[in-house]
Amino acid sequence: MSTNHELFQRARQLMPGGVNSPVRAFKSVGGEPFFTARADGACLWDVEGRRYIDYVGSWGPMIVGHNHPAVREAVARVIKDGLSFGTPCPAEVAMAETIAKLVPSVDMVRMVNSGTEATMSAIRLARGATGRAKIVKFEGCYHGHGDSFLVKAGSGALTFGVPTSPGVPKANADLTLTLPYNDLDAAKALFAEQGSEIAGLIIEPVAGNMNCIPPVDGYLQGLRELCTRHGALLIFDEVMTGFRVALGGAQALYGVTPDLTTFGKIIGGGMPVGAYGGRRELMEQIAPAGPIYQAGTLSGNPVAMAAGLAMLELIQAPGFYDTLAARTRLLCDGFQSVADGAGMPFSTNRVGGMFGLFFTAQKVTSYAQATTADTTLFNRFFHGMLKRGVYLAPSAFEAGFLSSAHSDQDIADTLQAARETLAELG
Ligand SMILES: Cc1ncc(COP(=O)(O)O)c(C=O)c1O
Ligand SMILES: NCC(=O)CCC(=O)O
Repeated sequence: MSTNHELFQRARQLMPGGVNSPVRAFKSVGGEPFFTARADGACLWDVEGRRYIDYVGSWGPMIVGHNHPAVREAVARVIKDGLSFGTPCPAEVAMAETIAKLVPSVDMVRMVNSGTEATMSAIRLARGATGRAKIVKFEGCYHGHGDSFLVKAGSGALTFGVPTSPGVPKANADLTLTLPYNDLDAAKALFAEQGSEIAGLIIEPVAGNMNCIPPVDGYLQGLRELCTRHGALLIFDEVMTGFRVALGGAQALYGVTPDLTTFGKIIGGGMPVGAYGGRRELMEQIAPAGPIYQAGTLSGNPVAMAAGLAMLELIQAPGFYDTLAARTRLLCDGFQSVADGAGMPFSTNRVGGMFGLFFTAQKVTSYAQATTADTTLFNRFFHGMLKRGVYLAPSAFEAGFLSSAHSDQDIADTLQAARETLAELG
């Protein structure tokens, strides 16, 4: 049987950095990634048989835990009938109905295959609908790897220190205006200057790609008002927050209605999926109803729809989000008290089933603060936890995720690992 090390050696010869997505490599924390053989509930098992309590959850989708029987069985049922049709299929209709029911700002939806596709398509729609070219994004926010978004981007781009990627034409990058997150005055100033040229403003309504930073009171409402006043579309990128922070996403939690919303992760139940949706008169400008082109060979794939629908069914159970939020609180409060006990400067953020851990005593509300937290300490903490069977995202700039499969015992074990790790670091 192959070991993690052997597999990584082979992988590095054949895949850039040995991975198919940069955030999986342990490049910033050091060391080598493990190779997962199977996943179940709150845990991953690597090829060497080691078990990890997992707080990455496939980077967000696994909100009901890995390998949930209802999701697995839904997939098993539909694959008997074929894997892809290239014609409309009934599950696509059920998916669109479910998203529109759960997210009231969405009258119509278009399924795609990733969050990246969803955000790229949403800004094309914003540009097509307004006849304007500029878009606004926030420093440290990540919206997938479309050219327009790899400007002061979060996630791996921030982790590896290349927030603005080579390969993005300057002409394109010049159309992406960036703002500091949670600073409404900066947004007002930008719109006062260039508002009439701005097609849309895209934001993670809870930032999850520069660690986890919730919006300050009134911030999203303020952005809504600015966009309305200047005729720009407000786009909530809920690829991460959708069905994660509340059943209706961040827009339900904070009571702010965007013009367009992008989805991914949870709506695919672990299969490759994305979606964008919004008001009818906007969505009807998408081909073939309207002239703005966007397409996909595998879009609305029946297997992905089945997995996603099964997961969307599970999360509608009464009390699902209350329980998830309570568990997340238990975990974060636990981390805080362990850190306080060790005399370690530390703070946490959390919203629903997502959280952030910071090696700083400050309450983190900005990108600037997030990037001043102690990453060296985080890297040592990460490895201490990994050694004790707890898998956190291998970066100080990623949100963590809980699932309904994380038990009180998993949380207690995690906190014990943290206690031992901090004792070792201190
Ligand atoms: C907020 C946000 N938007 C977009 C994306 C891109 O999604 P994908 O990786 O499916 O392309 C991600 C994560 O990757 C994300 O967290
Ligand atoms: N928060 C970061 C992501 O969700 C990205 C996952 C990936 O790029 O593999």
